[in-house]
This record gives sequence, structure tokens and C-alpha cells, in this order.
Amino acid sequence: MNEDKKKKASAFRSILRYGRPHRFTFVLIFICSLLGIAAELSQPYLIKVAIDDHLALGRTGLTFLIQIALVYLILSVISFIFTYIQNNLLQYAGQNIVAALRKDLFTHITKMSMSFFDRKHSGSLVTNVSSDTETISSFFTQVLLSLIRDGMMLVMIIVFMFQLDVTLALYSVAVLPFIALVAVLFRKYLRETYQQARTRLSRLVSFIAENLSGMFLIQAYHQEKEQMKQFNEQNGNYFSANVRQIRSNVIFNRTFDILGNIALVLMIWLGGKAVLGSSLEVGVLYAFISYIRQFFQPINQITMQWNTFQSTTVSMERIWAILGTDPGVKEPEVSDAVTLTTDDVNGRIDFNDVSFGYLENQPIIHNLNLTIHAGEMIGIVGTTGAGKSTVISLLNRFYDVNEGSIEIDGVDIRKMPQETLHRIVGLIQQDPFLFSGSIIDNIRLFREDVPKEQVIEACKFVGADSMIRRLADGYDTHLSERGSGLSAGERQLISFARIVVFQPRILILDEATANLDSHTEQLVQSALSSVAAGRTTIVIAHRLSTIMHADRILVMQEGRIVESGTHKELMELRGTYEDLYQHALEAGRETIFKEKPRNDAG
Ligand SMILES: Nc1ncnc2c1ncn2[C@@H]1O[C@H](COP(=O)(O)OP(=O)(O)OP(=O)(O)O)[C@@H](O)[C@H]1O
Repeated sequence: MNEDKKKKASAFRSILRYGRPHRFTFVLIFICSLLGIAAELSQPYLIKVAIDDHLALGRTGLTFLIQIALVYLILSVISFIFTYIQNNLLQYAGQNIVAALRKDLFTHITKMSMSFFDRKHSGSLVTNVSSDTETISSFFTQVLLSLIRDGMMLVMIIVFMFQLDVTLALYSVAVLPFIALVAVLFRKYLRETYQQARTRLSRLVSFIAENLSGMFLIQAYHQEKEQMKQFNEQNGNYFSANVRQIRSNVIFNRTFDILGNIALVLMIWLGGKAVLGSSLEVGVLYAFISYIRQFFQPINQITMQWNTFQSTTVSMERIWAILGTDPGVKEPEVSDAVTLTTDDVNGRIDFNDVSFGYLENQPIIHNLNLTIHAGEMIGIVGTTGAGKSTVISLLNRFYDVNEGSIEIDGVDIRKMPQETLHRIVGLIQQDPFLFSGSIIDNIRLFREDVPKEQVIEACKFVGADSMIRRLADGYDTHLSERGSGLSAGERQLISFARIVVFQPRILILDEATANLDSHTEQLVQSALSSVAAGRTTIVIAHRLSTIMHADRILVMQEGRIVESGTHKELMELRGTYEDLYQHALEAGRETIFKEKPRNDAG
């Protein structure tokens, strides 16, 4: 529990640090609030003066009243101006702070290794970057505003009251312990309802995000009803948590109103008695009644902000948990870093006694030793779960090896800045990811310094040019999310063009041609041979035709390379490869590797 509080406090302090660059703005906000409130609170006092020093004395002259009315008006304008400036400054500072926080958070997330994304739902990360930062924004713009403005207002009202009449002032502040009691009683309940609503919203967002990315499967397997049922359940849960939270808020606020009205009635009763007994001036009673009404307003505001404050601490903690998470895969120390340019690299790859597991004590790759020569084309085959994609993830440093090392041209990839590594190693996946943006930007990855001509050249080279020109806006055609306006083969060709533009020395294709029809496959195949020429190429393929002509084929089984050689050599070996091949022929497909049952499955 204590640990928990400490964590909360440290998260809070860390996030508050974002306010430091705006400290002068906060001083200005404080001054504006002070002036605005002073002008506002002087108004009842003015009326008291008009009543007690003029009307109660039976004076009939209007000049004094007109003067009072004018001053009242000026005070209203002053109060308006300062409140306006204060609000604007606060919003400006608050939005700036949150924009900076959002940026840091997103930057940090982009640096995390894949193991982080294995653990974290993308939906909950979306909630962190969007609504958690928004909650923190409301802390700076509402909670802080309330603390500054309402806190000062409360203090000033109490000062004004004591100045006017000590007895009545004491009666007024006597309600404060009751208010504190109500706040304490409600606190736990309010916090619970708030947290519940936030957790359920986060679950709902995760569910929606997952559904959107898997919509294809949902429709293909007619899972709509099942998913709808789950959605309704999540939606209903969020709805009831929200209703509960709103209900508790309303009860809390109305309890305050009742307390305020009781205090008001007491004031009229006690004050009225005093006025009748001539121990109190009417104007003072009027001013007190006004102040009592204003007295509850800031208290109500501050207690209401308690909710926001609660959710802010939860959000701050969650954001800090991410910002405080080690990225896993680290950039090398500057003194250790080896920066290579693509031209320096030959493309030799060494896996030296590499072992790796996604989870502790569950090794997937076992003591892998492998040398791939510069310019060699390697095909990797194996049954599902053999570890083919894992080897590729390790080479891309999406995860770090547990033991051993991976070297490119003799340099441990952990010593390369990741930018260098990813410039050297180009990866094409089965379903290439395209960003929402124009085709040209997708090919040059939003780098304006890559001229359009170079992109067109690359597209011609891989045979994508005519396809792109047929689109409505050619190279400027805007792609929707994940390039959904294009076919799988077209997306594939675009990712090949990317490779030609960026010229990585090592090319990796992860099942790149598995789902294409034969015509598109031919297109992609010829693009592949153009792109692969002169590069070290590793292809994980489920189609034999893709890798049959590879310089070397590696057969993987349960995290180990069990056979290695050319197609011919492996066929002659009559081992696992030949077995897979026969199995493919029997099934009348060449794409059989994936479907072959795993050994452990019998
Ligand atoms: N992110 C992950 N977290 C935990 N385990 C994982 C993860 N990714 C893969 N695995 C496990 O690691 C093993 C190897 O997976 P990998 O994806 O490398 O196999 P593969 O040979 O590429 O299979 P496929 O041909 O089906 O793509 C499998 O048992 C898989 O369940």
C-alpha cells in the first residue's frame, strides 16, 4: 500500500515536471486570478456600503448610488477581463504540457521492443496516448484552475466575512467540518466508480481496436453475432459503470447544495435576529448572504475536481508506467556504436551460438550457428512454429538474443544504431504495411529528400509503374488505412519499390508470396529476382517455387536447423526436406510446408 502511494507520488512529481517550463505563465495566472477574484468579491461589499451608508440612513440623493453602480460595473468588467486572461493562459499552458507529454509518450512507445507489444494490448496503448493524456490535460486546466482560483476565492471570502462580522463568520465556517466529512465519506466511493468506468472504457476501446483490425476474419468466419454479443456485453458494462459514476457525482453535488442551503437558512435566521435586535446592519447581512452563496461555489468546485484529480493520478501512474519501462532493445552507447553506411556493407551474416525464447525458460531457438555469405540467397523452410519468423525478428533486432550474438560483416548488431541496422536490413512481409498517405510517400517513407523521379524509376524497375499510373491520381493516390484500396500483390510491389529506393544490403522476405494468385505471383517473382540481385537475401517461403533456386535451403525444426543444402542436395539426402516435398506433391500443392502437422502433434 505504502509502495503504491510512493509510486503514485513519484509518477505525479514526474508529470508535474512538465509544468516547469511554464512556471512564469502560472505566476501570471495566479496574479490574474487574484485580481479577478478581488474585483468579484468587492461587489457585495459595495452593495453593503450602498445599503448601510446610504439607504439605511434614509438618504435620497442619487449621485452616491450612481457612483456605486458605476464602480460595480467597472469591477464586473475588471473581473471579466482578468478571468478571461487567466483562463486563456491556463488553457494554453495546459494544452502545451499535454502535447509535450503525448509526444514523449508516443516517442517512447515507438522505441519499445516487440516484447513490450506482445504484453500490451494496442487498445490500451491507444487509451494511454489519447484519453489518459486528455485526463492529465483536464488536471492542468481544471484541477489546477480550481485549486488556484477557488482556493483563493475561499480564503478571500473568509477574510471578507471576518472583517464584516466575526460571530457570523464563525457560524459560517462551522459548516466546514461537515463538508470535510461528506467529502471523506464519498471519496472512496467516487474513486471506485471513476476507476471502474475508466477500466471498462479501456476494455471497450481494446475490443473495438482488435475487431477493426480483425474485421476481415470476423466477416469471413461469420463471427459478427458472437462479436456483437461480446461488444454488447462490454458496451453494457461501460454504460452501467458510467451511470453509476454519474449517479454518485449527482448525489455528491446535491448533498453539497443541501449543506449550502442549510447554511444559508441559518444565516438568515441568526443574521435576521441580529438585525432585528439592531446588533447587525442590514447591509452586512446582505453581504453575508451573498458571500455564503459564493462560499459554497468554490468548495463545490474543489470537491468536484477531486474526481478529476483521482482519475488524473490513475492516468499519470499508467503513463509513467510506460515512460518508465525499459525499451528492452537498447541503442548502443555512443562510444561503442559502429555506424556503417550501406555502401560499406557486404552483407555477410553470422548467427553465433544464438539461443532465444519469448518467455523465460521456454527456449524457441537453440544454439543456432549459421553463416550467410554476402550476396547469397537463402531459403528457409520448416513446419509451422519451427522458428523461421523468430530468426528474422532476431536479425531485425525486434528482440535481443538471450545468448550468443548476431553479426553483420563481423559487427554485433547490438553495437549498431537501430537506424543503421534497419537501413542495412530491408524487410518485406506477407501483408506489407502501408501507411495512410499517398503512394509516393509510402514508397519513399515520407522522406521529401527522395525525388519523385527516383521513386518512379524504382517502380518501373519492379514493374509497379503501370499499375500505379492506372490509379485515379497516379503516384499521388491517397491510400486509406493499411493501403486497403490495393490488392495484396499491389501492396507487395509497392514494398519492393521501397526496397529499391532505400537499397538495403540485406533483404528479407517473410512468406512474401504466399497468398498471391499465379499471375500476381509471377509479377512479384520477377520483381523479387530484380530486387534480390546482388543482395544477401533470406526468403521464408511456403511455395517451393520461390526458394527452389536458392543458393542454399535451410530446413528448420523446433528451433534448430536440421538440414541445409541446395534443392538437389536436400532431395538426395532423403530427409525432412524431401519428406515435406513429397507431402506437398501428394497434396497437389507446392505450398504445403505450412500445413504439414508438427512432429509433436503426430
Ligand atoms: N510473440 C510471441 N510470444 C510468444 N511466443 C511466440 C511469439 N511469436 C512466436 N512465438 C512462438 O515461437 C515459436 C516459433 O514461432 P515462429 O513464428 O518463429 O514460427 P514460424 O516457423 O515462423 O511459423 P510459421 O510458419 O507458422 O510462421 C512458436 O511456438 C510460437 O508459438
